[in-house]
Amino acid sequence: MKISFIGAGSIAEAMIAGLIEKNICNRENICITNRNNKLKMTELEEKFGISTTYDMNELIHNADMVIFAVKPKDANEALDKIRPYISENTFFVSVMAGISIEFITDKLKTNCAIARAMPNTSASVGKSATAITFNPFASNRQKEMALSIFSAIGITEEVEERQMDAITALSGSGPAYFYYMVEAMERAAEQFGLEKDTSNKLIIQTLLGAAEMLSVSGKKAADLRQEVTSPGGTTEAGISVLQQTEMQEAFVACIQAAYEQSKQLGIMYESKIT
Ligand SMILES: NC(=O)C1=CN([C@@H]2O[C@H](COP(=O)(O)OP(=O)(O)OC[C@H]3O[C@@H](n4cnc5c(N)ncnc54)[C@H](O)[C@@H]3O)[C@@H](O)[C@H]2O)C=CC1
Ligand SMILES: O=C(O)[C@@H]1CCC=N1
Repeated sequence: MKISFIGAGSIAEAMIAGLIEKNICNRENICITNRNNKLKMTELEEKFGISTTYDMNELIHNADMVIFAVKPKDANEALDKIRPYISENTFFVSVMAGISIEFITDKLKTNCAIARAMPNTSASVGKSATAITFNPFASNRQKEMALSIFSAIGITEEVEERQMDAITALSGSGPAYFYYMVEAMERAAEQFGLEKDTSNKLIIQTLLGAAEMLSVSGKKAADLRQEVTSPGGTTEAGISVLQQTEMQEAFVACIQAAYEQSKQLGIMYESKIT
């Protein structure tokens, strides 16, 4: 299987790391391009043993799947650049936030198979939470291929496209919310004068353990929280501060803002259609 990437940034690199770790295809059958950063191309060749090219025909022509991972602001220009090389046989997988299949179809001017997916950077360690949706031209074989590739680097849920902005806000951006929370825990540990290595290990294991409990216990988050919270104890004292500061409301507002921004990216960058 040959997989090509257009865009060589955070998400492409995370996916490539995961795909290589899971031996999904030979390294040299993964090919990538970026706008013009040759240094980055060399770095990726050396790091992963993958192929790089600025020849769009070479990149797209023989690929079983073309993963499009440029920023929404660059979508218009990059789609214009690749249009001449896209045929009805191309399987095009966009991971861009906010950009619709309809826009991509209009830009590519061909009835090729298109998937819109939203992975996250945990793909790098095989733990992405990916949502995916397909246009009607995607064959069963292409759908199975995409599902197997994304499932190799995490879990995959097939969804309707209208859910994508919400999912982008929830699980596309999601890892960053947890990293932000960990930054706060690191600050607290530092203020206590705890040794950094030790506190980091404890924080990470606490996060992993909580995630595992949510995944396997079958219990709701609220019930698991209750089990940690002894009446008159430490957790209760801590959580009451989060409640006073309306932390849950802030978190909901955070995800709402990300959702609005995903919609906005579509409005902003799809309007420049040529
Ligand atoms: N970073 C993340 O956690 C996630 C990002 N995404 C989506 O993936 C896309 C890429 O995001 P990042 O990897 O974070 O961005 P990035 O800024 O790290 O990488 C973007 C890449 O696109 C390339 N590029 C830009 N214009 C190009 C052109 N005309 N031709 C060829 N390559 C071009 C750049 O050279 C760069 O390699 C975005 O649309 C984003 O919404 C989706 C899921 C998660
Ligand atoms: O922040 C962003 O726009 C991208 C989409 C999901 C995660 N990162």
